[in-house]
Amino acid sequence: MVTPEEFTSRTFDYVVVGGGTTGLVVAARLSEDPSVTVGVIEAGEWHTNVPGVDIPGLAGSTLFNPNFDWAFPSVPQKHANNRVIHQTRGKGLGGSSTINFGAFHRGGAHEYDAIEALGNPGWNWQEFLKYLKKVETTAPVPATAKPEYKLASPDPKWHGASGPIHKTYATHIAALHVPFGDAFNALGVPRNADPYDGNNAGIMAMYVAIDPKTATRSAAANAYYEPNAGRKNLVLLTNALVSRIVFETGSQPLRATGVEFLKDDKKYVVSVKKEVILSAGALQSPQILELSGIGSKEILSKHGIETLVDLPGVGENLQDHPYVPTTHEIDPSNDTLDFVWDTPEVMPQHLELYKSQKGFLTSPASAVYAFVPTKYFAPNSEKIEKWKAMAALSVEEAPPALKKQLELQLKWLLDPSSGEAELIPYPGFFLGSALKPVPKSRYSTMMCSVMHPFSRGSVHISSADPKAPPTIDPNYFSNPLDMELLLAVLKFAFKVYDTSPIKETVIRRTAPAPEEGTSDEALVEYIKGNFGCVFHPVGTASMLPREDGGVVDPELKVYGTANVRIVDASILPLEMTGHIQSTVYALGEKAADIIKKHYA
Ligand SMILES: Cc1cc2nc3c(=O)[nH]c(=O)nc-3n(C[C@H](O)[C@H](O)[C@H](O)COP(=O)(O)OP(=O)(O)OC[C@H]3O[C@@H](n4cnc5c(N)ncnc54)[C@H](O)[C@@H]3O)c2cc1C
Repeated sequence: MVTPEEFTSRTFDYVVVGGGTTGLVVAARLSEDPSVTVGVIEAGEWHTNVPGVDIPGLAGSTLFNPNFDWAFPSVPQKHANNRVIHQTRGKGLGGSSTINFGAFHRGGAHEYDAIEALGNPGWNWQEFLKYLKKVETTAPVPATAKPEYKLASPDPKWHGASGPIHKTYATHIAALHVPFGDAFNALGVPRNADPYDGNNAGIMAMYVAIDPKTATRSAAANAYYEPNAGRKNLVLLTNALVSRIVFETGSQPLRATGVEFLKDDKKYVVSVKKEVILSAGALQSPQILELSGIGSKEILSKHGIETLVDLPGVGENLQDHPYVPTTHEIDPSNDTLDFVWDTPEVMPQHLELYKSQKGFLTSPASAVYAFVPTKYFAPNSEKIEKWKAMAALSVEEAPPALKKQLELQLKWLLDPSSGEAELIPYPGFFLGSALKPVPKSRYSTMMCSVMHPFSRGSVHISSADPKAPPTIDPNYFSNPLDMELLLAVLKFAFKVYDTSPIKETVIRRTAPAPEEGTSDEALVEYIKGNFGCVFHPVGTASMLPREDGGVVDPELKVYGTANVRIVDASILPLEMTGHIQSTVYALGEKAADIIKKHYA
C-alpha cells in the first residue's frame, strides 16, 4: 500500500478501479508478468484479522457497518408498498467477497450458453467451465460429514484442483438439514449429487468458499491479493474513491489517459498507459461511467455532465433475486442457531471451540439448498399455462432488445431441468424479517426466491457528486409474473414444512402467521412487507450488442472507447440460478486472458 502521492507518481499499464472480487482477480493475473504494471484503487480498507470477515459462522455480522457495507437504499418500490430495500455491497479489499455468505455454486450450462446466444461468441458453458475450475481448489468431502450429507458425491472432472479459492463442504451441519433433504425428495424434487456439472437443479449440498485447513473465509483479498502483495509491479491504494475516468480530449474512440480519485477530500489523477479496468461492481461501475460522460445523454445532461459517448444501456437491465422468508416454530429439542440470540453467554464457548476448528462457527448456517424447476412448485398445470401466457405477453410487449432475454426466460420457465426457484432452509429464526423470535423457542426459516425475474430495474447517478450514492431502482415486481412466481414458491415452502419427516417437528407457522390471512391476497401483502434481495445484482453494463442495449462487447470493451473494459458482475446480461460469486471470479479469470492475449 502506498500514499496517493506515490501512487500518482507512476504511470501504470493498467489501472483497476475497485479492488473487489473481480478487480483483484484481474490485477493478480495481469501482474503475473513482471514487466507489466498494475495499480488498484479501492474505496474501502484492507480488512485483515477481522473475525466477522474470517469466521464463516459470523458471516452477515458486517452488514450495515459502513466500513464494510456501502449499505445503499433502493428508491421506494412502487410495486411493494413503497418499501425501501437495503442493497448491501462490500466495501474494502475483496469487495462483496469479503462480506458474502460464502455459498460457492454454479449456474446451469444453459445459462452460460445463453450469454453466447445473446451475441457473445466464446462466452459459453465449456469456456466458463475452464475458468470456473481455474478459480478453485476443491477439498475432499470431509470424512466426518459424509454419512450425514448422503447427497454429495462430486466427480473430480467438474472441479478445480489448484486455484486460489478454496472450496469445501461445511463441516458443521445442523441436523435439520438432513430431513429437509428427505422432505424435498418426497415432493419429487430429485437429489443432485454433483450440481457442478452444468445441471444444477435439485436438492443438494453446496460447497462453501472456506479454506478447510484454517476454517476461514477464502475470498478475493486473501486468495488473489495477499499472496501477490509483494510484487513490485502490483500497487494498491486503499480508501480512495474513484470519481471519473479521464479521456484524451477529442479522441475518437475515447482514449483513457488516467483515473481521477478523491483521497481525504483531495483530488488526484493517476496516469494509465494501456487500459482502465472498471471493477466497481454492478451498482457502481455504471455510476463511474456516467460520471465520466458515458451513458444516456438525457440522464447525463440532467446532471450537467457532458456526454462523451451516448450509451443508453448504462445502468439499465438491473436484475436481482428477490426472496421472502417463511418461519416455523419447531420442537424445542431441535438444535438450531436460536441460542445465539436467547443465550448469548454461550458464544465465548463457541469461539473457544472454533479455535480447534469445531462447532457451528466453522461453517455457514445453511448447507443444503434446493433449486426447483417450475413443475414442482406450480400448484397445477393450469397455473403453468397461466404463467406461460404471462411470460409470452411480456415477450410480445418487450422492446426488441429485451425480447431476446425474455424469450430465453420463457423457455427456462417451462424447462423441467431448469431451477427456477431457490429454497434455502436456515436452522433458526431469520432476523432479516420484521417479526421477532420468542426467547427459548426454536425455529426453522426457509428463504424462498425466484431465479430469473422478468422485472428490470436501473441504477443511475443521483448527482454529479461522486460521493452521492446512486439512485437504485430494482423495480421489483414491476412484471406481475414475478409476484405470481414468488407466491407459488412461498406456498411450496409451506408444503415442504407439511411433509414428513419435517412435518413431525413443526409446531406452528409464525411467518406469515395464519392469523394474518391465508388468501393469496394476504400472502402477497406479506411478501410485499417482508421481501428482500439476495444481493446478486447483474446486468447494469451488459455484455450485449450495442443495438440490444449493450455496454460492453464480447472483449468487455466499453462501446465508444479504445481502452476501457468492465470486469465485474455488471456485464452478465441475465441473472443466473443461485449464487453468482464463482461465475464472477471465472469471468475475471477469462477477462485477464482476453487482455493478455490482446497485448501478446
Ligand atoms: C451480503 C452479500 C452476500 C452474498 N452472498 C453470496 C453467496 O453466499 N454466494 C455467492 O455466490 N454470492 C454471494 N453474494 C454475491 C457476490 O459476493 C457478488 O456477486 C460478487 O462478489 C460481486 O463481485 P464484483 O467484483 O462484481 O463486485 P464487488 O466484489 O462488490 O467489488 C466492487 C469493489 O469496488 C469498490 N468500489 C466501488 N465504487 C468504487 C469507487 N468509486 N472507487 C473505488 N472503489 C470502488 C467497492 O468498494 C468494492 O470493493 C453476496 C453478496 C453480498 C453483498
